[in-house]
Amino acid sequence: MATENKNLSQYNKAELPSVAGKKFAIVTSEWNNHITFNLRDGAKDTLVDLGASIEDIELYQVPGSFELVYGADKIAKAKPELDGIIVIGCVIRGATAHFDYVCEGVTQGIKDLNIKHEMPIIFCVLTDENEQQSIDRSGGKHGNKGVEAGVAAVMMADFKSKLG
Ligand SMILES: Nc1c(NC[C@H](O)[C@H](O)[C@H](O)CO)[nH]c(=O)[nH]c1=O
Ligand SMILES: CC(=O)[C@@H](O)COP(=O)(O)O
Repeated sequence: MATENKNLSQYNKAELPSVAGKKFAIVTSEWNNHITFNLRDGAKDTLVDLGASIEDIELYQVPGSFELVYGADKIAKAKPELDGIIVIGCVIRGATAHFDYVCEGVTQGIKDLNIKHEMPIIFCVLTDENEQQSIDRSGGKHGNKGVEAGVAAVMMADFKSKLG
């Protein structure tokens, strides 16, 4: 279902597992940080709302979305006890093909890390045609994809705990 047809910030707390005692990291790109910091806060607040302690949520920053792959890989290696990592970025199309290569690189890179590591790595990277689309999806009229990422992290941490 397209985002325009669904608000991304609505979840039913009673239908989701608690993540009390579970540990997460959020790594956020500083490019477009007027967008990415809203996404980060949405994800963090959702994890806390669903039972995580703020002390169990580690925050990291990298320059751009392309560096999310390196950052998440380093965190996963250094912190194998984590129950999940959320990567947050906002890529907005410019005048050249660079958008396509950044989006492809970070998408494939994060996919590869999910195969490489034991913990789920949640993809919260906006790939938008213009800034308004990003604004609409980071606390605007279409909700906050950071909240969606927080819910996904909770569900995947529960999935992981059931399989060991
Ligand atoms: N144009 C955007 C970028 N570009 C920077 C790259 O992500 C990367 O930091 C650079 O190529 C150096 O390796 N990054 C974003 O996150 N969003 C953009 O719109
Ligand atoms: C996604 C990008 O790297 C892009 O914003 C850069 O802009 P441009 O393609 O005009 O150089």
